[in-house]
Amino acid sequence: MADPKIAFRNVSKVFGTGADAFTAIRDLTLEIADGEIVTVVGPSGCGKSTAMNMVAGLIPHSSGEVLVDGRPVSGPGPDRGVIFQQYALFPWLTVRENVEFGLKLQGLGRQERRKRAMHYLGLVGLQDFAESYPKTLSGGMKQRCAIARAYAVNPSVLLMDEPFGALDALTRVTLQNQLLDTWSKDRRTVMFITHDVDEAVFIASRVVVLAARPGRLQEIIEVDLPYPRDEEVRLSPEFMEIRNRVWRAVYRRDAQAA
Ligand SMILES: Nc1ncnc2c1ncn2[C@@H]1O[C@H](COP(=O)(O)OP(=O)(O)OP(=O)(O)O)[C@@H](O)[C@H]1O
Repeated sequence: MADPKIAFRNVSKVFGTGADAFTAIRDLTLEIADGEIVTVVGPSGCGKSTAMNMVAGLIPHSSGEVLVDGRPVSGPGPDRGVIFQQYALFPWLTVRENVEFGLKLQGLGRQERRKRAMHYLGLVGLQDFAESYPKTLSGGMKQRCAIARAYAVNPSVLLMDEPFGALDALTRVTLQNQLLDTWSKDRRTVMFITHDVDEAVFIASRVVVLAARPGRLQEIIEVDLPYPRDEEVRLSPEFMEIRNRVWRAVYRRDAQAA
């Protein structure tokens, strides 16, 4: 792969020291291309969040290299937008003000902030709720607000840690479609963690399967289904075949270890 956007080179992560040392990730090597959507699946505790947090610059790695655009990650930065399962909106700010928050930090003027915030709220279908407070929104709407906020600062990488995990199945599917729709327009690089194998296959060009104890690369499964993908894709035999491969890679190994 020429000049990957994100690269893990022989990365290990050990939490604690001495007798308490715990290897969460061992020798992970993985490249994600510019403009690619990659999903990461694996049993609980295999190090999915740890891997993503290292790219986000939220936790340091212990050895190896974590690179974004060929440069070592040394901390968080506006080039990487992070979206977690819990929406983490500021309750005292309106939807629009939440989206404007990061833009204010970037030093954008009032009018430009408002324009940009409304654009991204429109993209996620929340323009009519711009002046509402988070507590009046449903879970799906809050998550759409969090997505708009991450998009608004225009990061070239989106890091999503089970972003739709707390939502009902229908809202989940709607947001998956919305994510692909937006991605088809701007082709941002996306690293997306999920426990849901169908979700992993539906949105990704490659599914990265991690194994646990210690966390390590198990398999990378190509999703050879053309974009744009619609609901019909989920019912196709090709989708089922790939889904079953991912499922086996994740759960057969886990069953063997039990
Ligand atoms: N700050 C920490 N200190 C010690 N151990 C940690 C810390 N953070 C994570 N771990 C351990 O590292 C391992 C990987 O955790 P991580 O949260 O990355 O897994 P995960 O695959 O995202 O799990 P899940 O699917 O349950 O969210 C786990 O065994 C966890 O207990």
